[in-house]
Amino acid sequence: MAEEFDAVVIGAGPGGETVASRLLAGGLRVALVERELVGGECAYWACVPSKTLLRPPEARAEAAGAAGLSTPEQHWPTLRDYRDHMIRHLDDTAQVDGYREQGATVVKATARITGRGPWRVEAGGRRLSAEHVVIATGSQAVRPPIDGLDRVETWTNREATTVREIPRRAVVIGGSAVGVELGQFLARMGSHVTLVQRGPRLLDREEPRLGELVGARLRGDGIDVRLGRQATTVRRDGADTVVELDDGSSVRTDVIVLGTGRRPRTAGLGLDAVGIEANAGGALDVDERCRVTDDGLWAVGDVTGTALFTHVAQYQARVVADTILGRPRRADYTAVPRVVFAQPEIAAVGLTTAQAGERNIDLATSELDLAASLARPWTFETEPTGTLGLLADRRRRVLVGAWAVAPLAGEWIHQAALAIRARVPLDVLLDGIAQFPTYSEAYLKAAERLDL
Ligand SMILES: Cc1cc2nc3c(=O)[nH]c(=O)nc-3n(C[C@H](O)[C@H](O)[C@H](O)COP(=O)(O)OP(=O)(O)OC[C@H]3O[C@@H](n4cnc5c(N)ncnc54)[C@H](O)[C@@H]3O)c2cc1C
Ligand SMILES: NC(=O)c1ccc[n+]([C@@H]2O[C@H](COP(=O)([O-])OP(=O)(O)OC[C@H]3O[C@@H](n4cnc5c(N)ncnc54)[C@H](O)[C@@H]3O)[C@@H](O)[C@H]2O)c1
Repeated sequence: MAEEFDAVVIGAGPGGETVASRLLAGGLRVALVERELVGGECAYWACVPSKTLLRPPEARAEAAGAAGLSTPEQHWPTLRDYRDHMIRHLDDTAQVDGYREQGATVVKATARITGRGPWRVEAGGRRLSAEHVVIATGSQAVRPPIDGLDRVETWTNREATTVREIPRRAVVIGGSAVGVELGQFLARMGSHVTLVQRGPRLLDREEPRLGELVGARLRGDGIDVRLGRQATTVRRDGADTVVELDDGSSVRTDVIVLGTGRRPRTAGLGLDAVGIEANAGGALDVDERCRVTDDGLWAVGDVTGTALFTHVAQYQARVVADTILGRPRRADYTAVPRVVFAQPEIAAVGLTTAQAGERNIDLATSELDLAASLARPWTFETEPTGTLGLLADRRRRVLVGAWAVAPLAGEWIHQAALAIRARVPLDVLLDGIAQFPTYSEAYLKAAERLDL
């Protein structure tokens, strides 16, 4: 006999947890199936440990840049202990108990869909049946096809974020969010870092100018940034790993860190048995309500291949839960913030120039050097830097994009996010009053430079 539920949620990362909590609060009978740890990639091997590890080196550099302060000492074992505390020592007992107390049936096993009408799922020898199944299985690190990679010490985000000893040398492959954050962390902890990015610029989905500014900052941290390069072969030479690049050069290292993208986890889910196929990228295509099918199969988070962020997984989960609970919603991905937690923070929202071009938007852009225009950068640090870029639609007279590389940009980019999402008229922004002296003042100054 199958155990009956209103909903079975497969995967307990930020997407699955948010759906499950909301459905439980709505009075539904929920089974939550998780094969590793309740909290998912984000809580144990991604967002939480990486941001925990990045903060002390950031604070240290901030102190060094504030007048009259010396550089604080860095104590790796203490930071490592705090990281271990933040990732709950890879123990989710309290989370499992918490869901059970809320009335969920938590199954710690791999789930496989075995039938539909009603949906049937098998996990850990249990048979579950439900009107709704929500797939929230996330994504895993891509291993690029580099000859010899399997024979040397290679870290994905998992080994890098649970690092116990800082390697003396690291080659980071991939120059987007993972490569930039982990590369800067390792460099600031004393590793000699070489970052290999195959494209001509860092953070290649963002504005090219942003990539230039980030490259300069990483080089300032002593990182050897190799753009337009790929690793062709990797081999052992005594205690060293040697990474051969496609320009004929080679780099000796202790470890290779991969930041080469992620692939949705759909393999082994039993989708073919119920007539569902993942798309070419391995993701589940969903409609605007995050439905995979219209008979109760839903998907949220990285497995959908939509912007791979925790906040997007949680947003889709809210859309799904509300829709299941009888308050139908449609997902709107306008103005999702994209923050890389390097120092200074790298933040973007809305369209890039290339995306605006594809939409035939009559674009006005401006760029503001914050130190040349504002007081706050000078009260914040003795050698201030920072840049804000704005993109506006001349015809509609609204912002369509913004990006910044500056202290705290991950916080104040949200003003642009709200302005873009709410289509706040530029004339309202031009009449705005920001607190003096703040980084937020940059918006008025940059808006005044738009050639509207
Ligand atoms: C290094 C790094 C840093 C990041 N930092 C940030 C950040 O600062 N901010 C941000 O917004 N995003 C960040 N991200 C992205 C973020 O981690 C993901 O977008 C987020 O975890 C997606 O949530 P999810 O619920 O879709 O999947 P996941 O967190 O991957 O959770 C999916 C869960 O499903 C389980 N599962 C998979 N298959 C099965 C199965 N068959 N049966 C049962 N369980 C299964 C897995 O064990 C896992 O626990 C980062 C990513 C990386 C790699
Ligand atoms: N702060 C955050 O919110 C945060 C932090 C980390 C990761 N993430 C999310 O995790 C996801 C994965 O991040 P990511 O940086 O691993 O992937 P990504 O797909 O964003 O970027 C991968 C990069 O690696 C490069 N690359 C791929 N193969 C290569 C090769 N063989 N040699 C050299 N370069 C190569 C690509 O050109 C690309 O720039 C992203 O979608 C991101 O949204 C978010």
